[in-house]
Amino acid sequence: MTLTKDTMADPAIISATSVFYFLLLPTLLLWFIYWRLSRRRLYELAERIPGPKGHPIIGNLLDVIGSSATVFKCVVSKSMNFPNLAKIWIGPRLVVFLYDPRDVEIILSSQVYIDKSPEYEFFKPWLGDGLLISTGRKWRSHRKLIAPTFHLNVLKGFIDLFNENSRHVVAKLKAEGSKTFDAHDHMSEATVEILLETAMGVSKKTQDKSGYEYALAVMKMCDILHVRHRSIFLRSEFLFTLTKYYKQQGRLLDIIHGLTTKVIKKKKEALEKGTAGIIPSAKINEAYLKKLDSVPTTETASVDGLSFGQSSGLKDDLDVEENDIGEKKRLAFLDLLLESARNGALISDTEIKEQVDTIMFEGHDTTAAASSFFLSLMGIHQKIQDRVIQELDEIFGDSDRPATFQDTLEMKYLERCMMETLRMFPPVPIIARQLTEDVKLASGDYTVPAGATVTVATYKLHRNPSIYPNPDIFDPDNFLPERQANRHYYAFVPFSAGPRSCVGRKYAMLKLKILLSTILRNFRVYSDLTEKDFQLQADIILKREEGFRVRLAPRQRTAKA
Ligand code: HEM
Repeated sequence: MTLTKDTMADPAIISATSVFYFLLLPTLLLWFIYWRLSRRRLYELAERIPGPKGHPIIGNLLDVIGSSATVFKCVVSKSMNFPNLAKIWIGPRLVVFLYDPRDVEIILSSQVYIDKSPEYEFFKPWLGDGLLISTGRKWRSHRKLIAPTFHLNVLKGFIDLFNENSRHVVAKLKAEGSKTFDAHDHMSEATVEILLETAMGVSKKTQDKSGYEYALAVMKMCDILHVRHRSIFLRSEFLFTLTKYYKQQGRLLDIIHGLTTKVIKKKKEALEKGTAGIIPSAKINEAYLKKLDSVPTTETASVDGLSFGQSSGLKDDLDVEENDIGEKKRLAFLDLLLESARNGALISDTEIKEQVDTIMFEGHDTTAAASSFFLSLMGIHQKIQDRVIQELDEIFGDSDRPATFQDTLEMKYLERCMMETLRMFPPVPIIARQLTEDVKLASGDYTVPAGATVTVATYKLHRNPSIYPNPDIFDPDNFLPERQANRHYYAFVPFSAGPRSCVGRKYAMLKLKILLSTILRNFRVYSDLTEKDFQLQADIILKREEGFRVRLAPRQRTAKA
């Protein structure tokens, strides 16, 4: 071969390239040494925290690879050797799992450790800067605006809709006859429809079949997010865009955002016509908005006898006295956001969309999982189901009347069963925060360093044998008042707690009581499997990989004595 001018290398280029490569290696080496040194404190503090042994460089990465159910089983079983807390390394990332209530209190009660971990970033194309992931001033001002729309006085206005929708579910369940089916299909469709009618204020008459399609799309989106959480490569935005998941995500977001955009459009039209709002005459005013600013975030009252899903000693900004909310207290979520936008620049159209997407997601998938676990557990524990049924018959007799708010206060045993379900199968099994400063723990001489991700491992916390003596046994008496009184407040946090607690806690508990009591007033539930057969997977929301298979049989109500 003869060398032409083109193919002959220019000596100047050769020398520049060689110099580049000659310098690259030492530069990388120097950068690596600097990087390791700058993280010296992180390594030193992490060293003192117990955890399963990992491999050099990749750490415990191999433990989080595999199907969702396999990973869940592996992580839970490895944590058994560590009674209070455990750390893992996912490549260079330090993740510390907390499940001692004293440590959990330090994180959840803090006004400082409220930043979400980088994993939540993957939600951004879907939820934008909605309440679940936003932080700082934006989160604070939107939380103050939104939390009051889930206060009891608003929720009481939803009771008729909760009843109507629950009856609708019963009619659909009748069509299943005596065959085994996946309860989750019905629960997710119902929870989307209920949210649309209540928090969003879109009447069922104007809804179409998109609710079910939406719920399915959400489930698939969660699968994708979970794959990204577990893959070191798909964490990179660039590499993710090269995969099939990226295209799939685009299609799913079209469905998800399609529904939320339609909801806002319909609601705006209704507002223009003056037909929107739970209380149509209600008008937002400056005084009310000022009042929202002064609503405290801790230590206020709640309804006697009802804990609404948290330890009775815990209080958050949902437990505000009715009188403190002012004249606008009965505006539902979307009404309030749209009214606020009309009356000033408190919230922009984009922000409204982000909050609607957030509430639609958080509000349906969590309660769909909780109700499906509840029905599965009733099917397994027939004697416990007898007691729930007995209580319902004592309240309602053989009447088919809708439930009132007062009735829900009397469903004490049902409530205990719901709490026990949330203990054993918390729909949000992990709450993750990013630390910007070191945190000294209370369970031992440990400090979690700034830069680490700290997670409240609710699933593990709720099965801590030093708190719940038989943690794997479904025992609603764990929520007898005397047993609760003897437990650390932070030993039961299915809805999180503190300033970033779930804004939908009371909504969820009230809705679930009406929905589940209506189902059990009409049917008896059976299951051919037991809890040991559950293949749990934590795709953001805890679910059963094999589906929530149950059978129903119509039941006879007993007249009151
Ligand atoms: C059984 C049902 C539910 C459970 C177990 C649950 C649980 C939780 C948990 C654990 C968090 C904290 C998440 C975190 O910090 O990563 C949370 C936050 C949140 N939840 Fe729920 N949730 C439920 C129902 C609802 C409902 C019905 C709504 C709305 C209608 C809702 C709206 C929200 C919102 C907006 C946040 C973010 C709050 C903030 O960061 O300020 N949730 N939920």
